[in-house]
Amino acid sequence: MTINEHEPDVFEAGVATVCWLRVALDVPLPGLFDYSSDHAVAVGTRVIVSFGRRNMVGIVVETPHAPTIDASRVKAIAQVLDDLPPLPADWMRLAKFASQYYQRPLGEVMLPALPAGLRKVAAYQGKRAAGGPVHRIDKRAASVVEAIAADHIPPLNAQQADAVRIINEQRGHQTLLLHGVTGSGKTEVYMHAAQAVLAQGLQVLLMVPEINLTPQLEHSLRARLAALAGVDALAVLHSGLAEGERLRAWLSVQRGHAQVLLGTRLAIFTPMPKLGLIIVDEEHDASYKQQDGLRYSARDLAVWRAHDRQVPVILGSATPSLESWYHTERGHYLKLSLPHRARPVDLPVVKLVDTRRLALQQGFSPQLLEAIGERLDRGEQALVFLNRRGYAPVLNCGSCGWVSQCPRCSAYTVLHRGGGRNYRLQCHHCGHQEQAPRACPECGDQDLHPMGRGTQRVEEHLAQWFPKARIARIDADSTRLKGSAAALFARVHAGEFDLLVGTQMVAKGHDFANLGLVGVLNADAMLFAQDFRAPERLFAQLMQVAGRAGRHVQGGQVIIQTDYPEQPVYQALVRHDYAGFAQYSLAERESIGLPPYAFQALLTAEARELNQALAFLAQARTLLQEQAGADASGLTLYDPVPLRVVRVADIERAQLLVESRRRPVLQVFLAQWSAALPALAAQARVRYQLEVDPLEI
Ligand SMILES: Nc1ncnc2c1ncn2[C@@H]1O[C@H](COP(=O)(O)OP(=O)(O)OP(=O)(O)O)[C@@H](O)[C@H]1O
Ligand SMILES: [Zn+2]
Repeated sequence: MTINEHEPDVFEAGVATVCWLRVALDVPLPGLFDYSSDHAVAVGTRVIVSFGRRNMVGIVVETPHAPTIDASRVKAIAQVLDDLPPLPADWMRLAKFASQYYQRPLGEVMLPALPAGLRKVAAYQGKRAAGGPVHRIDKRAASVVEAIAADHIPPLNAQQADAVRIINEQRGHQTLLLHGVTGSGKTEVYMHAAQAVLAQGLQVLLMVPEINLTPQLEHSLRARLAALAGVDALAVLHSGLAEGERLRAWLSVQRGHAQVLLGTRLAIFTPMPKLGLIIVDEEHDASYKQQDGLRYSARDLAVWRAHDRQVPVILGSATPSLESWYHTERGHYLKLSLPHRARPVDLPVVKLVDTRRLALQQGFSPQLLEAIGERLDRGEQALVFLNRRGYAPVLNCGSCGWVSQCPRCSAYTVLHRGGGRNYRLQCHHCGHQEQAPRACPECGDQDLHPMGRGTQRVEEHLAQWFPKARIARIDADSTRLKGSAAALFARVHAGEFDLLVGTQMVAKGHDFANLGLVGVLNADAMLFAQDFRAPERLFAQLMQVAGRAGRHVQGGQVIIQTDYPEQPVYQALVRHDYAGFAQYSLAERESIGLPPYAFQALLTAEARELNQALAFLAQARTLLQEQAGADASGLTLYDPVPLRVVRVADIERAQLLVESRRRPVLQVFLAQWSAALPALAAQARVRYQLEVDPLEI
C-alpha cells in the first residue's frame, strides 16, 4: 500500500498525527478493519474498537501508511490493551498460516485462540474490571501445587536410549515419528528428550489428545519436573479449565516461566518465547482435529510451527496416521522405532473368535466368557470393550415392528437405563430425551424389547454371570461430572475393580498394571462404514485397546469376536503388524487416489429442506468449476450428497467433496471459492462450513 500523492500527508500537514491500524476482529467477515490511533501501536497489540454498535477486542495486524477506505470514515480505536506485550511475530505467523490454510478470516482464528479474558471487552471495561484480567490474575496467589514424590524412574533400555540420542542430536527442524508398540515406553522417551531441552533453558510443548483421560501422565510429569525445575515448571491447558486457571497457565507459558506446557489441541496456539521442542503423543488421534469454528488439525499445525521455529517435533504413536507413515516412507519424517515392550513382557496374544456359527449368549461367545472367568480366578483384571454407550441402541416392538426414533433426527433413539427400572430414550445426535414408553406407541402392544446392547446392558449381564466381581463401567455417561473420569481411573489403578466395561475412553494411553484380558464386542460395526478411513480407525482403536492387556505381567490376551475374521484389519491385528497394515492400506489409497495421495476439502451445507442444501452445493460446485476454468482438470468435484444422518435437530445436511492430487492446486482454488461462498449461501439461505483435510466424510 503506497500513500496517494494527491492526498494531504497527514504526518507533515501539521494536523494531529494519525497512525493507521489494520485490525483483526472475531466477526464472520473476510478481511481486516481499518482504525486510527493518535500514537503508534505495535503489530500484535490488542485494542478495543467500536464495530457496528458494539465494542470489541481486536488485534493489530498491520500498520499501513494509509487506510483502504476513505480516511474520514476511519474510526479511532477506543483503547489500547497494554497489560501484555504485543503477541509475538511467530504467533502472528502461525495464525496467518492457519487462516490461509483453513480458509477462515484471520480474526476468527486469532481471537478464539486467546484465553477468554484477553478478548472480552467486559474484562477490561466496567465496574468489575479492576485493571483487567491479567492484573487480576497477577494479584491473586496461585493455588499451591503440592510436590509429589517422583515415581520410580526406570533406566532407559537400549531402544529407548537410541531414540533419545537421535532426538537430542537434532539441530534445527526435523519431524520425528516415534513408532513404538503399545507399552514400549514412549512416555520415558518424551521425558528424556524434554529434559535435554529444558537443560538448555528452552520450553517444551507436549500435546495429548484428552487430558482427563491421562491423569497418570500429568502426575508423573509434574513429579519429574518438580524435582528438576520446581513445582511451577509445568503448565496445563485444556478446555475443561475455568477461565482464570486457563489465563494463568497461558500467562506463565507466554512469560517463559513455565518450561513445559502439557495441553490438548488448543495449546498449539500458546505463545512460547523459548520453544525448543514439540511432542504430539498419540498423533493419530482424531481429537487433534477441532470439529467446529476453525477446523484445524493441531498435529499438522504442530509440524508447521516446529518448522517455522526451526525446532524438532516428535509425533508418537503405536498406530501412526497413514499420513504420517507416508511421510516417513518418503523420507520427509525421520522414523524412530520401539519394536518391543519396555517391561520384560510380550505383546498380548490376539485371538479372533469366529462368531458366524456360534450361539452367542447376550453377545458373548463361550470362549470370551470362559477367558474372563479364568482371569478373575487368577486375581487379574479383565476389560470388555464395546464402543456403544447406553443400554441398547434401539427399542423395538415385537408385534408391529415399531422402532424408537428421534422426532428431530433421522436416527434411532438409544435406550438408557436410569436408576432402578427407569428407562429413557435419548438421541445421541441432538440430545432429545423422553421417557421410554411402556407400550408400543403404534399398536399398543406391550411386547417392547431392547435390540442389541450397549455398555450398560453388558455391565448388567456381567454382574449376573460374575456376581462376585467388582465391575466398573467407563463411558461418557459414567464420567459426565467434572473430575469423575480421573477419579474413576484412579480407583481402577488402585485395584478396586476386577472387571471393566468401557468405550474408547478406556482404550487410550492407560498403563493398567494388572489387566490380563481384553475382550472386544461388536467390532464389525465399524468395518463397513462408508468413510474410507474406517478401517484405519478400527485398526488403531483395536490395537490401542488390545495394548492395554498384559503390560506389566506376562500372558496378556485379547479376544476379538467377529463375523469376518479373514478381513485384513483383523489378520494384521493378530500379527501385531502395523507396518503390514499400513503398507496394504497405502497401496489401496494410492490405487484409488485417496489421501495421503490426494488432498480434500469438504463443503457441508445445512438447511430446513434437503433440496435447499443440495441446490446450494450444486451452485457452489458450478461456481468452482467456472473459477477454475480450464485448470479444473486438476480438481475432482464430486456430486453433492446427503449426509448419512441427514437430519439432525430438524436441519437437513448435505456435503460436497473437492479433491486434488496437488495441495497447492486445491489451496489456490479454495481461496477464491471461499471468498465467494458467503454471498452464495446468504442468497440460498443455508449455513455452510468449509473443512480442509476433513477426517470424516
Ligand atoms: N526402560 C524401562 N524399563 C522398565 N519399564 C519401563 C521402561 N520404560 C517404560 N517402562 C514402563 O513400561 C510401561 C509402558 O510405558 P508407557 O506407558 O510409556 O508406554 P507407551 O509406549 O506410551 O504405550 P501406549 O502406546 O500403549 O500408551 C510403563 O509402566 C512404564 O513405566
Ligand atoms: Zn435427535
